[in-house]
Amino acid sequence: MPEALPEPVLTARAMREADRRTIEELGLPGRVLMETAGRGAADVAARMLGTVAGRTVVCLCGRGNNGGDGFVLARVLHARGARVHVVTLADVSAMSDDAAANYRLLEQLAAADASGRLHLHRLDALVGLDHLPPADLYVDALLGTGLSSPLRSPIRELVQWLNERAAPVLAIDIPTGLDSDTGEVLGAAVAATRTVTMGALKVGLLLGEGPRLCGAIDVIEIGIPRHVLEQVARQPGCAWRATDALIRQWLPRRAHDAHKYSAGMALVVAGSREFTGAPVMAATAAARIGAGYVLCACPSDVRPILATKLTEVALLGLPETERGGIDQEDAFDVLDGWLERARALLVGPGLGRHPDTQRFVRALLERTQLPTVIDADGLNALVGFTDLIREHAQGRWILTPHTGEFRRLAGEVDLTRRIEVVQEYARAWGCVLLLKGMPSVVGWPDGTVWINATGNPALATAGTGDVLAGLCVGLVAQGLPPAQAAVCALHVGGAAADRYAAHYGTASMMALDLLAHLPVVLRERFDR
Ligand SMILES: NC(=O)C1=CN([C@@H]2O[C@H](COP(=O)(O)OP(=O)(O)OC[C@H]3O[C@@H](n4cnc5c(N)ncnc54)[C@H](O)[C@@H]3O)[C@@H](O)[C@H]2O)[C@H](O)CC1
Ligand SMILES: [K+]
Repeated sequence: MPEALPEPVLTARAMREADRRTIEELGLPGRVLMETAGRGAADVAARMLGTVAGRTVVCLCGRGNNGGDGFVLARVLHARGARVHVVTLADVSAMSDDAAANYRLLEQLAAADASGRLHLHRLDALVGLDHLPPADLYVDALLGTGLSSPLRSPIRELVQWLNERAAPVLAIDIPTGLDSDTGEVLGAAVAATRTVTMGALKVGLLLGEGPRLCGAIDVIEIGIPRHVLEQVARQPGCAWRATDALIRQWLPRRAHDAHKYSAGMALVVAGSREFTGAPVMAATAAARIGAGYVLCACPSDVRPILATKLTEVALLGLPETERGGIDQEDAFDVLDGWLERARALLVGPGLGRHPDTQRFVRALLERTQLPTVIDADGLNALVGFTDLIREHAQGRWILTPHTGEFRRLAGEVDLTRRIEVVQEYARAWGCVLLLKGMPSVVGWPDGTVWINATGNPALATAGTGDVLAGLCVGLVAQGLPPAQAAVCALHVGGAAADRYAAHYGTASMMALDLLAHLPVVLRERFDR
């Protein structure tokens, strides 16, 4: 089975380091990188145009290497018959060396070419734009990873002009105005139809405003060796993105001689009088993803209610104190035998925040050696007790907070630096930290961070967190290490939401619809 490779997701600093090492250590000239980048971008532009000959392309170019990529693209599309208008803001003397070299090439071409299909415009003021012909495609080669502050004039006005055009826009490397490390808009930003990015995905394309502004993404391989990308990807702020092929490689396969216990037992501790839906969604998800035996332990007086909702999931009543929480000592008399037989534990969905229940949760987490998923009220029981995580997680725990739960646990954190924050806490707590959001991000104890590749706004509905927690525990119960289980659960759950949205849109989905689409997604996309 060929080794499936995850996609590196880099910061601007890491990308520059990759460029530098390729040029200085490998000896691949920057001019060659630019030529390859520009040619790759021209291929994407050609696919967007359908036919190139006779079509009109307007290319807005900055004075840095992003502009240089644009000059190469212009030359290639002109060679393929397009009518090309190149708009530059700066005199060639102010351009970067490689950009200037490519601009001079265009000047020579324009002087020698009698077709009249190549026009170079030096823009001193915006009035010049009105003389441009309407284009079939606009190319944003103004700024890329060199953007370092809110857009200055006249680039800012150019971006606004570009956003008013009717034709599609192709952004080179990153939409101008988008911060390539955070996905924040710095003053103004291009709203691209498509983005062709060089060498590797950039963090800013996947976070913040990136997904809304970059459109579809093409990654162009431009000659930077894979080992260089893998090494720079270890820098703070960088991450990885899983592919379907990698998830197919990680997902457990059911043995031909499996029986319900060998396929893995998941123990789900969940539910309360107030919340009888959460345990159903979590336990059902664990069974749906392939756990052979799912046992749901809930407060005794909730058991009859769950019994009407759950058929394939076994139920276990937990004794309660007269105050209404779970009775810690009596509960262990009931649970201990099952904790020995289970292969994975999920604590939290719908448990409620009764002080007795929270004490029971902390005692349970200190008591068990099982790989454990801690979600919702399981996390709330740990507020003020993060030392317990440091002491007991040891790589065996998956915490699945949403932003609010994470802030209650970790205190005030700057979540515009999601990657670094998840990296820092996963490492400090020694756990797998799955921070839900759009996109969700997974931190491993060794500092590796994953940005989820799937999912859509349909997931913004009650219960999807319970389903996700159930998918996590169901995968761990089948023997998948917690680190990979969290990445797989997100990827597969998001894929189910994508299939739902493709058929029914993003407004109508409810959490259990995810589970209805899961079998088809497992079969169609993940060969399970
Ligand atoms: N990834 C690769 O391997 C390759 C990428 N290439 C392209 O190179 C750019 C990065 O080029 P660089 O020259 O470093 O920066 P930019 O062209 O993005 O911009 C620099 C330019 O912009 C000015 N500037 C900075 N901030 C602002 C601002 N707030 N407002 C206005 N102007 C600003 C600054 O003064 C500079 O002059 C990368 O994105 C790729 O497209 C290589 O070509 C091939 C290898
Ligand atoms: K750009």
